[in-house]
Amino acid sequence: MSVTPVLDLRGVGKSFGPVQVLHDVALSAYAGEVTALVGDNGAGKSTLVKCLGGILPMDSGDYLFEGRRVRVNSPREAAELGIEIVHQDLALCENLDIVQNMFLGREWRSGLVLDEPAMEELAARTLTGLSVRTIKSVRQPVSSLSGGQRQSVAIARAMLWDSKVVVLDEPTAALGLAQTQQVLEVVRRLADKGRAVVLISHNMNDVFAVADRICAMFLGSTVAQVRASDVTHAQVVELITSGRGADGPSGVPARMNGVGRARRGDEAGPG
Ligand SMILES: Nc1ncnc2c1ncn2[C@@H]1O[C@H](COP(=O)(O)OP(=O)(O)OP(=O)(O)O)[C@@H](O)[C@H]1O
Repeated sequence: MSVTPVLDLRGVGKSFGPVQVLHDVALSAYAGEVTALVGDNGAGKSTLVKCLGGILPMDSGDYLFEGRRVRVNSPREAAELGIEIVHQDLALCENLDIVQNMFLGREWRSGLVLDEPAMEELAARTLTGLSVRTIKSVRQPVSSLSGGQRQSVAIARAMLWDSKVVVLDEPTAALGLAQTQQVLEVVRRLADKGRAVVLISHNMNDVFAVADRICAMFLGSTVAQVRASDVTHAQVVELITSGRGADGPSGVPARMNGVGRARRGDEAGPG
């Protein structure tokens, strides 16, 4: 059975002046799955995410959303499609509480006043739904939260508003072991709740702990899109560092080639 990816980028190119940073990049993300976007420093992950989030225009390539060709020219247009990006800085306001942060700029009103009880209830329900257990009150200021709790709040905020694709930029980069574990559970729950999650990560343990698929980039190109269960840790490291797999005639393992360089909608979907 072939399932249409929620997000499907094909043949993406992007230059900054004379420097071509992305060439022929492909990225597909499916509902209910975590797709890890991996690549060494400077491979082009952030640039790709800026293109998919409407922050930077793509020079070339196709942007398909739920099978339809779309143009995403601004972050607002990306948000309207249901694409939420959780940047590394999280963009949370320290002095505001969790509810205020989650509804910032999109507050619910009841007549002339804010509908605090309804917002509070949904904020708490969203966090509980993501199995965020360590936060005692949604009225806590963000300044009182740990790094992992902040990350969880930012992810929960991205889950509100009918998001369909949630992109997480290195969500565990600044966290210790226990908090990393908690955030990875939240990431998994996000996908289990039907979102297509794109997880940017340098950490192979994280990638193999939660990812269903892996999209590997090397020097601005996609070198493989594979199921995580089809590759080993070592193969992914090899792809990231040399752009080639550990075996196979072209350097890319046969199974990677089959799924990997496919860009024209001929890839089998999940299931
Ligand atoms: N505005 C820009 N102007 C010129 N070059 C840029 C610009 N932004 C990024 N680049 C270059 O594009 C390449 C890809 O950068 P990018 O930040 O997308 O990589 P990355 O995979 O996200 O790296 P990292 O993991 O270190 O964040 C790098 O060589 C970078 O120097």
